[in-house]
Amino acid sequence: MAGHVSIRDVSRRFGAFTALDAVSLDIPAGELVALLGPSGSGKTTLLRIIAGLDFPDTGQVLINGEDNVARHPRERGVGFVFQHYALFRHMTVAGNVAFGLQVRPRGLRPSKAEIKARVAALLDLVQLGWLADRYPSELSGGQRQRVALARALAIEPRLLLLDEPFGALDTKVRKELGQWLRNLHHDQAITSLLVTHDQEEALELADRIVLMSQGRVEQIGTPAELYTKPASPFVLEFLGEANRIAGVVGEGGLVRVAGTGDAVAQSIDPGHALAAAGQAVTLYVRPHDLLLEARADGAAVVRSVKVAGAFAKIEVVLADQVLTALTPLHRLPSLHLQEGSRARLVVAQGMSFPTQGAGGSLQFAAPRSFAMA
Ligand SMILES: Nc1ncnc2c1ncn2[C@@H]1O[C@H](COP(=O)(O)OP(=O)(O)OP(=O)(O)O)[C@@H](O)[C@H]1O
Repeated sequence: MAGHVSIRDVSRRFGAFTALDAVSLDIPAGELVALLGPSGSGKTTLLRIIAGLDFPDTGQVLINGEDNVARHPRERGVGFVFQHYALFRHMTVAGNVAFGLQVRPRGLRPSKAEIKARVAALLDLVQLGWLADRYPSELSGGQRQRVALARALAIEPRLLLLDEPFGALDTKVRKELGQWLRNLHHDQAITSLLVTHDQEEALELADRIVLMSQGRVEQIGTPAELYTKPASPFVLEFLGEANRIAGVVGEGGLVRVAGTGDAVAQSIDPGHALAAAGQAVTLYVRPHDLLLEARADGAAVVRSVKVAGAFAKIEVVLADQVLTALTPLHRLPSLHLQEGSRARLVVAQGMSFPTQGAGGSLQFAAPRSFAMA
């Protein structure tokens, strides 16, 4: 049975440093949830507390409604896969997978035949049956992590905790294993919590993302919710690149680029001006929402054009601000842009986070172009 996890007001201090600050969150049974955040934001500390490898100063860890803080890790029904949680080197692949079952107290331990059958089934699941008799040193990094996963699943955990399980692997293998974990999770009645600092991995794999910063939860939501309705500039900038364009609100709620007076955007919702006229605002615009047109009288100057895979990255300077635009590579020739070209910018969409008035983010009408100076 998959576990429903509820973290209530969990705090953890190391000396004077607060690693977790009254964290509360719910992980519905059967979901794959990514704990995402920059280095040092408290992800591993939270995972260790859920696992029972560390203890909160205050707060509760409920699994299926029962407080687990006083429980031994082995009694929690939790499986772990850590980046550096090495396999037992002196045991074969099959021996490693069988380990969690063999160390069970006699009354709870399956028979030898049952253990053998379960190990074979798990190795089939991770598609490594043909390597059962090898030792860890004879496996690739990706194969080792799949063995670690089979080992974690052997005890039939209700909760699977994964701490950067693919962090040490190259990008291609990492992506393959990520998709494979996603499918595996789908087929098993299990709740999974995946720690990662890779936003792409979280967006691709998770049902829900918990974004942490400095020991606190910044936002919880589906990948789409976090991407399209970020609660703060921190969330927006963590989930992909964004240009910041300094603007000043003019008459009728129209925002003008600071230093040029060129109109950029206005609020989609006419009832909610971004801020009072004359106030400074920061517009956040994703590189693919910043469109460029070569124009001799354009207010922006192209600083560099770089090809990165299927996209071209174009840096422009506008009123002392360096902005990045991203365009599909096949469109680059038709843009007629090179270093030194003048360009006009069109903002397809962007966001701002007003500090006054109605909270939350406001989307801007699209498209609003920069008028020529
Ligand atoms: N045992 C400890 N003693 C003192 N400080 C600690 C201890 N464990 C963690 N910390 C501190 O708590 C903070 C959170 O650490 P944690 O490992 O949870 O971060 P993280 O989000 O998992 O980071 P990373 O992505 O780098 O693994 C860090 O500043 C870390 O230095």
